[in-house]
Amino acid sequence: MRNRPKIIGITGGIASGKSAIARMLASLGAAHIDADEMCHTLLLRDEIKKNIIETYGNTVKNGYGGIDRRQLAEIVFRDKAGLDTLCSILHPIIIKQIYAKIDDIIHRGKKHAIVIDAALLEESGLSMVCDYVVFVNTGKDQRIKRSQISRHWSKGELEKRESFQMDLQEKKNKADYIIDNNFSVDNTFLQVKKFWQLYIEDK
Ligand SMILES: CC(C)(COP(=O)(O)OP(=O)(O)OC[C@H]1O[C@@H](n2cnc3c(N)ncnc32)[C@H](O)[C@@H]1O)[C@@H](O)C(=O)NCCC(=O)NCCS
Ligand SMILES: Nc1ncnc2c1ncn2[C@@H]1O[C@H](COP(=O)(O)OP(=O)(O)OP(=O)(O)O)[C@@H](O)[C@H]1O
Repeated sequence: MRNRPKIIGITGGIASGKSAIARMLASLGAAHIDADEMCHTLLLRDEIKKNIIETYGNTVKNGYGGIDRRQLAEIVFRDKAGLDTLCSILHPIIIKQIYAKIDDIIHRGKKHAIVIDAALLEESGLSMVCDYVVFVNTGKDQRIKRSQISRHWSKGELEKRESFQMDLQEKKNKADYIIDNNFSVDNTFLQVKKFWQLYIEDK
């Protein structure tokens, strides 16, 4: 194995296709770190569940004693203070886990690249460890349409959550590379392959 793996961070608007593109990079050989999935796993831990139920009340409990994410989202995306409290519970653990995963992948020495799929890549400072930050450019109407199909979200849900994230133009300005995901999955995959050839395979 050559040098340490290149770290690729994916940014973009909600439902822009960050996870889809991270999976494409994984299919080309990258190790995939999925922060949303890690957060969901964390919500299953007993001490985290207890903390969240004590903080937000029994309404965030589902019928099996776990966390009802839809209900929790309903509460925390009402105002910044409520969301900040949840982030203060989850983010320090997630960030630590992400760094541990990166170290582990590097030490195993088998991967040419690591892709970090984290909605809050810039906000959390994770972009600082990335060799390349890729911005996924997808129009708002397209994103709303896709989130309605896959998540049954209302137009308002996407806009509400996005209002708690860094401005999209600012994210775009900070990126090293832009992939346009307004068109077909095949079209996007060609762009992902081009990025891979330019920045990972040929390096
Ligand atoms: C509030 C929760 C329970 C809602 O769960 P749900 O299944 O509805 O959404 P999911 O986790 O799949 O997130 C979907 C999208 O919402 C947006 N979102 C989630 N958390 C945040 C946040 N803290 N700030 C802004 N946007 C967010 C992101 O774009 C994310 O990709 C969940 O999002 C959560 O625990 N959020 C806090 C942890 C976090 O910041 N996660 C994001 C990256 S680690
Ligand atoms: N080029 C495309 N054509 C059609 N549908 C797409 C395309 N790219 C992604 N999608 C679909 O759009 C939805 C959102 O994509 P994805 O989950 O990858 O976005 P995301 O940016 O990771 O979302 P989030 O910000 O919520 O984490 C998914 O259902 C996905 O299958």
